[in-house]
Amino acid sequence: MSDTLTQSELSTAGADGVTGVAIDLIGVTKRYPGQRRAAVEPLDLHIPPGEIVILIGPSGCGKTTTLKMINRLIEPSAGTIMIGGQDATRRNENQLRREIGYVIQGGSLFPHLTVGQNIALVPGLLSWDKKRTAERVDELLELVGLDPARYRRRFPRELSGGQQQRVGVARGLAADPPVILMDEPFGAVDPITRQRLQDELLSIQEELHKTIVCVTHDIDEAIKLGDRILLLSEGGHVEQYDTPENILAAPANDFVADFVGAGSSLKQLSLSRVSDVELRKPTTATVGEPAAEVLDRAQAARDEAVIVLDDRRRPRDWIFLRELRHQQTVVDPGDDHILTVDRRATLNDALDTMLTDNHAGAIVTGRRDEYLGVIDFTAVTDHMMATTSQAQADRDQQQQDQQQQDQQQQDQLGQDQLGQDHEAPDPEAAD
Ligand SMILES: Nc1ncnc2c1ncn2[C@@H]1O[C@H](COP(=O)(O)OP(=O)(O)OP(=O)(O)O)[C@@H](O)[C@H]1O
Repeated sequence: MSDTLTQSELSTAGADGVTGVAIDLIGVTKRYPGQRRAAVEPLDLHIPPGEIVILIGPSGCGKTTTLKMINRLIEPSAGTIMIGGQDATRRNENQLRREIGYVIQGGSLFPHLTVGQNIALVPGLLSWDKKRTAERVDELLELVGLDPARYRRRFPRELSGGQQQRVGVARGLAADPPVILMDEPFGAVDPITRQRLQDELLSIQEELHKTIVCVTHDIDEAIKLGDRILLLSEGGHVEQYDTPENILAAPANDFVADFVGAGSSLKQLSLSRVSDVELRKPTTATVGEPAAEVLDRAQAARDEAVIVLDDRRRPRDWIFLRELRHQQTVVDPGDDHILTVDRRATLNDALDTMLTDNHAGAIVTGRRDEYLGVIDFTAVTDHMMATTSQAQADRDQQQQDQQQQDQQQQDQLGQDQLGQDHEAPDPEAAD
């Protein structure tokens, strides 16, 4: 078997667009020197290709140890780790790490290298030529929402925390690895930036379908990002490994229920996306339009405010009519104060934004920040009520099906019993 994953394993998407590969942990254990108890007791885990699996659990339960054993930053004490069908524990570890993206909190960029040089690190180690590397750097900067011309020559200190984190993600993706490991990737940024970075990761994943293993402390982040969540307790003990839906609806034990915590119906808000909800379409205006015409349109529609878009239909302002009356033409406020939510954001994120906005709603954007509409409280409550009654109807149906099945089994048992009685030899006759 060759020591590197083949080019097709590395970069060619399967028929379903999946570029990730499966990861299997088989009896993987870690005992640090001098520790009485293993940090990770024998752990068996199957991570399907193209999924995001989130590792979560209380402090010290072995999340980071488990993550770092996958790229062998920490050597397992026992067990096997299969990545894309190859035994990672037998691979050359430097080679292995070049094929696994690694993203950690704050991006951990090299301060003396430019953004472009930071992203180009692994392609450099893989001896990519200059042209290919430069193209890849620009492509990745675009992908993580940073204008290459503006950012590729900057140094990390010239970027905000969120921008540094974006570059960290770009660096993790640089050599198109099938597997990406993330350790608290969005832990060091403010809540709004964090939400944006999560949305960007989901949008990148929609395109690339990598296998992503991510450690977090934040249950809402786990519910939002995870296809599956691995909830660990001390010693890397698996309490539940399941979809976010099942973890919320059917916690395996009291530990899981306590960890998920109260308010699990509120957490259900993290399972629904803005795109699941019908958006309101208030009056819009384009920068430069005569204000009087816009006022007429808004009044006819009984709107109290209008959304101002630029020539690429990106939202610039959400202005009340009383303010618009002082303008001749619709103006661009010229700053980036406007809060928006991406259509992939969760309803939880949208509520957060709505509560900080004085329009009792949030502007929703799609690809390339293009305006899509407005989400408001009524839409969120309607959606939640519909989801709850659908879930209740599903549960009732399941119960009915189960009862029917039980009844059929009972009938069958009865018939079998009758049949046996009928065929049983007559002890008298034998005499
Ligand atoms: N290098 C080390 N030497 C000895 N013990 C260690 C070492 N690294 C971690 N441990 C111990 O192993 C256990 C698991 O640590 P690990 O960092 O994997 O947990 P974690 O779940 O990621 O914690 P946190 O959420 O606090 O980051 C802890 O008891 C920790 O003290």
